[in-house]
Amino acid sequence: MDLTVNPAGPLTGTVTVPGDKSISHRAVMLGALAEGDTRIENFLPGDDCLSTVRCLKAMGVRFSGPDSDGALTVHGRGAAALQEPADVLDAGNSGTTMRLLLGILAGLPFFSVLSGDASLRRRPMARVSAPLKQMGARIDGRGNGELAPLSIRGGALRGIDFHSPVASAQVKSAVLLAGLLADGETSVTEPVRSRDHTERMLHYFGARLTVDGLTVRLAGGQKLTAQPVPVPGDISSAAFLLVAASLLPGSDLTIANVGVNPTRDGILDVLGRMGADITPCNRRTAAGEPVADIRVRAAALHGVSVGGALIPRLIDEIPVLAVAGALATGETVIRDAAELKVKESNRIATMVAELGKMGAEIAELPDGLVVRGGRPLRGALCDSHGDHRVAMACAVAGLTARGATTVRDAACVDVSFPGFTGILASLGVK
Ligand SMILES: O=C(O)C1=C[C@@H](OP(=O)(O)O)[C@@H](O)[C@H](O)C1
Ligand SMILES: C=C(OP(=O)(O)O)C(=O)O
Repeated sequence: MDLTVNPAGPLTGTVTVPGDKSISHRAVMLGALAEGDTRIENFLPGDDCLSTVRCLKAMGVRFSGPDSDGALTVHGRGAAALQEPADVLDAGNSGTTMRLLLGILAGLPFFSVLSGDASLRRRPMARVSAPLKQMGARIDGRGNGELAPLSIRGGALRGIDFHSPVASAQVKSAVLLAGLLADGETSVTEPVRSRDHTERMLHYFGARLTVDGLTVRLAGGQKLTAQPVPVPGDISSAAFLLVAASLLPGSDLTIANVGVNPTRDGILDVLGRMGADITPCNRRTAAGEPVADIRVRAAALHGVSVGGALIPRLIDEIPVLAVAGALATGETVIRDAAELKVKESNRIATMVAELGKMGAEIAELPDGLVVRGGRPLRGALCDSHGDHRVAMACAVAGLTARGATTVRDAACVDVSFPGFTGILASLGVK
């Protein structure tokens, strides 16, 4: 599917974005490991989370819904009730599905094979399988075990103290989930703090874990108890609207019910430093996660430098941050973001290529990019490279450009933001 967007007027009113992808994945996984019914309100029906549901169903987990309110219920019977899948588990395009399920499968006494689409089969998996092998799981795969399809023979794990070389919530979560199913204690220490949804939700489901600086520790063998999970709107989806409304003169938009977990809200800090007019209000907590309504008004943006510990707090927002940089005055420099090269696409290369087609002065750095903004963009024929965030970033750039922009192969927006075009249309975008 191609998506064509035309230059847009101001974005005004109040909207919501679909449920948080990271929290939706974790709610179905912890719901499957727990005992009892976990009702997930505002579950994200995006392709990635549906991949997680499909894999769990293949292990015998029962679900009901989504009901008329959009709530999905997981009928959990504890980890021991999960069964050997009869066929290859297909994680689709979803790194979170593959890596977190690897942690669970490593802890279960049966054989399984995990695979995914062409993009996922290119992404590095040894970062997860190495610590799981240290815990006692037998895992193999293509490329000397680095690439899916991966075969797993799990069970009889022992806890480890793991120091992760990458700041990755997927690595941390996989080891913690395996640790929950292992004998003894497991700890994970990360170089820089990554999103902590797993820790928060484990605690919310009754597990005891301690967080000491960059180290999370838990004892194996703990049982989880089902809990209702109200999923907040995804700040990574809201980011596209925050940037669009900041750039389109006259905009005054409120995005209601957005997750503002401090390990995820780096985009608010950076847009604020760029001069954006963004106010989170009505702050509250739901199921252990901070939530707010976010008001954004158009403002003149200026370039910034971004790097260091901020990067994991906005890693998925960098494609749309590059768009903000292309329209801001002065230079925007993004560093310490080499992880972008191993996402659904190489997001440094793909954003440089696509914004370049629209006339942006943008270049790759070894671990990021630099964009000199302040010049209007022109509509172009862009390619999503099969990457949902690249597709939506190009669409946002197109809203501000002269002439129409077509994003080829844009069906992938459904991976994380089903209804993206509908929300834009409801805001008057053609
Ligand atoms: O744990 C998660 O839900 C995620 C963690 C991040 O990946 P890494 O763990 O590879 O940094 C992020 O990019 C991804 O979209 C979702
Ligand atoms: C990188 C992403 O997801 P995942 O790693 O789960 O494929 C993303 O949603 O931008």
